[in-house]
Amino acid sequence: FLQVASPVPQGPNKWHEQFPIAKGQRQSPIDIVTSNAKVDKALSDNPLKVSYSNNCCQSVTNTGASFQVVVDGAGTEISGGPLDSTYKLVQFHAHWGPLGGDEGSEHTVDGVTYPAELHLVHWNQKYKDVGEAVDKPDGLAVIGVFFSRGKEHAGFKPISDLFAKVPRKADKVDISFNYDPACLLPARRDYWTYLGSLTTPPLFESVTWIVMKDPVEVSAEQLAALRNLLWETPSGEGQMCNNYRPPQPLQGRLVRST
Ligand SMILES: COc1ccc(N2C[C@H](O)c3cc(S(N)(=O)=O)sc3S2(=O)=O)cc1
Ligand SMILES: [Zn+2]
Repeated sequence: FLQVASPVPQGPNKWHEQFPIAKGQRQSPIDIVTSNAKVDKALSDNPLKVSYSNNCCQSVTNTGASFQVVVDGAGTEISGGPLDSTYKLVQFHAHWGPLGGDEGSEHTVDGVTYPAELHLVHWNQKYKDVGEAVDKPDGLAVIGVFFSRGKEHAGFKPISDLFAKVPRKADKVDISFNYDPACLLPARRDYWTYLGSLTTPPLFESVTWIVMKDPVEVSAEQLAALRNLLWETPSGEGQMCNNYRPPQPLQGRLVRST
């Protein structure tokens, strides 16, 4: 029988054909115009509380669109800040650009891009599981952390060293060591927050975004390690890169700031 190769995923500018919400009212990412962000004292009065445990990470998988560190929910909770309830970490992944380039982040700050952006995905505990939460307006909270190119990030190294072990889609390796994802957060916990969506299909408008203001430095080698992950390109298997969605219309949304 004719072997039908799995279709190469279509780029962001085609997603609206299958996911009309791509042209919705609260899509992500966005360009954060810092002069339009409104400082909200309530955010600092009730500080964002991040309490992760250091044995929550189970495995790293190549999803065919990014790496994904799967986390079991034990003791990995965030609350406070813009959140009205407790959310639990379910996975973290990233988006990045071409080798050596400065584009790659999904959110931009006054038009400035970073070489990569980490997403820590959490689901609202008022729902019974992430599947129920994933398409609800208050279902998810994602913490975005910008990666800048600089010195090696010791905390990211145990993870970036695993990418070479999961080159192909669905490859998976267990994480046998204790790992606390909080080490990936910048020291200064200031952030911007706004209501948005998943940045990949199905693009559900279910995300309270918390984008940390300060980037964390990772080395050029750690950024290059992201390209040990492979994916399908129109000309066959290639290095995974440019897996980021560009900024979407703000549609009048307010971005708040600590
Ligand atoms: C069946 O519907 C589903 C809905 C969502 C998902 N997920 C995978 C998505 O790729 C995705 C993208 C996220 S991002 N870039 O942080 O905005 S978060 C997230 S997910 O883990 O929720 C899976 C199935
Ligand atoms: Zn993401």
